[in-house]
Amino acid sequence: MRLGILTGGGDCPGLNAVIRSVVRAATTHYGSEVLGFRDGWRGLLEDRTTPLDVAAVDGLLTRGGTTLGSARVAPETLNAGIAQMKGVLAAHGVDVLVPIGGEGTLTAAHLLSQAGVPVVGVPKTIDNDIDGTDLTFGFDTAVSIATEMIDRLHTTAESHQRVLLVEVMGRHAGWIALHAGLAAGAHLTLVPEEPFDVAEVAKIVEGRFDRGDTHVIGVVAEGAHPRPGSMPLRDGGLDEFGHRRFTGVAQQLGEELERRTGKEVRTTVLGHVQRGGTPTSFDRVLATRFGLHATIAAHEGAHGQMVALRGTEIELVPLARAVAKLKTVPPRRMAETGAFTG
Ligand SMILES: Nc1ncnc2c1ncn2[C@@H]1O[C@H](COP(=O)(O)OP(=O)(O)OP(=O)(O)O)[C@@H](O)[C@H]1O
Ligand SMILES: O=P(O)(O)OC[C@H]1O[C@](O)(CO)[C@@H](O)[C@@H]1O
Ligand SMILES: [Mg+2]
Repeated sequence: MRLGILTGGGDCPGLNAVIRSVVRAATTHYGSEVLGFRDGWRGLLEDRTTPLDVAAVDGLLTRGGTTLGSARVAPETLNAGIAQMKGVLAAHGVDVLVPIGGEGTLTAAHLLSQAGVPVVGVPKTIDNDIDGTDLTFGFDTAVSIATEMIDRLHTTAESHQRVLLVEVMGRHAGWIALHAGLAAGAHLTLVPEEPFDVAEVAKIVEGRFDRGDTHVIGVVAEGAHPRPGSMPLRDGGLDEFGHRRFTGVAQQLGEELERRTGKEVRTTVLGHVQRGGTPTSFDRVLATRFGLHATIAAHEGAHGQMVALRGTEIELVPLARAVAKLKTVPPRRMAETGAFTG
């Protein structure tokens, strides 16, 4: 059998570990071949490939990013290119395609599957917002990095009696903010799922200083936004791929808080540092198990599915179900932060 593999969307620690796992499992368990497509769907559309054998994936377990590269393609271009991609896959004799990516990549995988291409998806994202799987690899690494950074901000904040706002990634879902906030003892956590009221945030800040506390650490997901009428937030519009451009919610909230409370506020935007470097051991194991089980599914004819972590086991979930909605932070999980807020 010949497998095709590609990585789509933003990079994520653990992508290389999945590639290595698929190649090793396919070649050593099944005597199959693996062909890599470069730069996500773009490489498949443009027929840019790289053969992958065990030697080619040596050392990939610990390396961040993706050696196959990743690029975004406008969904309209991708929709119009389905026949072309089918032609490229047939020309290379690819029996099953294994796309590794977030909800966009998996949506495209579902379209190809509906068009008759045997596909087994692998979910990735530091945001942890893919439905149908308990976790995605990359999330644990991102939370670990964010936690270490927030730990460091506590000491400088208390030295200057400041409010320190930390903006973490999380476009539609606040999982990174929630977990890093709990792990690092944040006094305030703002997520996209629950629009914030700046007056309430200012009250929390003032309450801490009134009680004699030295500082405030607030974790703000990049996709967090104020309740209508609460405070203005600049609109960055959409980029060419239809993604909302962020305008720095933490910075804008910080300026508003300084005005309202008279306290000094500093803002740190963690950005892509959360996505860089080597995956944690947890993510290496999850990525390796995803790659192994995707390879098994591909050889057993379980197509149109995505590998998923359910409890401690790796299971298969229909792609249609996985892409139907995003997995956002439920209110009960945000309510758990209540005891630690303020
Ligand atoms: N609705 C869609 N229809 C067809 N193709 C799509 C669709 N959404 C996304 N894609 C394709 O999948 C690619 C990857 O999607 P996207 O850029 O959203 O990354 P992702 O896989 O969701 O990862 P990330 O977590 O970085 O967002 C897009 O560039 C586009 O080519
Ligand atoms: O800067 P890029 O690569 O376009 O992507 C940024 C986005 O990708 C993610 O890292 C993963 O979805 C988001 O948290 C973030 O908004
Ligand atoms: Mg996406």
